[in-house]
Amino acid sequence: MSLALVCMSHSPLFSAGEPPDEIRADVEAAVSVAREFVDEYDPELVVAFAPDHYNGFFYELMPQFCIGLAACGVGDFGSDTTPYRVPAEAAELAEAVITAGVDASVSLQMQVDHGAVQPLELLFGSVAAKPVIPVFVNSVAPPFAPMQRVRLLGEAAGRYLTTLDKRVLLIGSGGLSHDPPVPQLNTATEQQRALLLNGRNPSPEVRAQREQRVKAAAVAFAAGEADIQDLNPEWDRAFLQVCASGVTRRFDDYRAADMTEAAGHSVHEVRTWVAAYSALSTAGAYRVTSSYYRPILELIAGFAVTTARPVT
Ligand SMILES: O=C(O)/C=C/c1cccc(O)c1O
Ligand SMILES: [Fe+2]
Repeated sequence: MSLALVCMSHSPLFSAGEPPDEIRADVEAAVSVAREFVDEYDPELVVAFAPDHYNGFFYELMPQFCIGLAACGVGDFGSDTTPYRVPAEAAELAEAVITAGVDASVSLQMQVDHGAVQPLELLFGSVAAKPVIPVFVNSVAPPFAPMQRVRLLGEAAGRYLTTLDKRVLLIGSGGLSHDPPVPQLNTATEQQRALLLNGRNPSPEVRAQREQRVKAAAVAFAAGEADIQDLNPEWDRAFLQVCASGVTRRFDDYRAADMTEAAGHSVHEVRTWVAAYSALSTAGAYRVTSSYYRPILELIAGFAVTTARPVT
């Protein structure tokens, strides 16, 4: 068995927006480093921890964690809609995680959005290039599980994955500090409330309206005119240091309300990183082998890409 990790921010504005050439090139170079790491590792199985932005999971019934036994993209922001190739190990992973005391849901019809799909597209070209087990981690819909539970999810997954005779790549998708205009239940309009409760399969017009709102927010944010929370590079750098420290119990100290206040409503996407790094830690001490960070207003993201592997 072996484990390796790529954790990276995502932003639909990278694929569907128009960031300046210099920013696009800089992010592409960072992604290339991760892609080379992955190519060299040549994973046989990918376990991808990802959030959702009210495209596949809704307040009608919102789990904290869900393991996909089958999955397909909804195609928001033009993301890949090819069905995932979910391997048989997904059911075993669910069994192992739940038996370990982590109450994950399972889905035989998981719908995923850009947050799950973008890293797979960037690293492999397609979501179907590798067998992928998708693991949803609630990152936008309060209330949130304590961070300790996210760590335990990752550790339970990691303990199972280390029993496999396979090269397994762990992916965490999202973060770091950011506050894109994803509607919040307590401030939602009637129309937004309907979306948050069950906005499955929106009309093309509703989808386009939603995407346009995000694109307009990015333009305004870059011009210093958006009504969203600032990025917080200091918070982001401290979080990256915790990841690199290898002491995953330090994740437990993060409190949801403090995170939101310091680093925006969508900072909770770092929960996917916490799960992935905690899974990696079950293979022993690890080392971060590359780390990119840049606060990027045009992408509405404290944008980071890290790779890590066990110390041999
Ligand atoms: O509106 C959405 O669905 C989310 C947009 C977004 C924008 C910037 C960074 C992110 O992580 C996002 O998910
Ligand atoms: Fe996101």
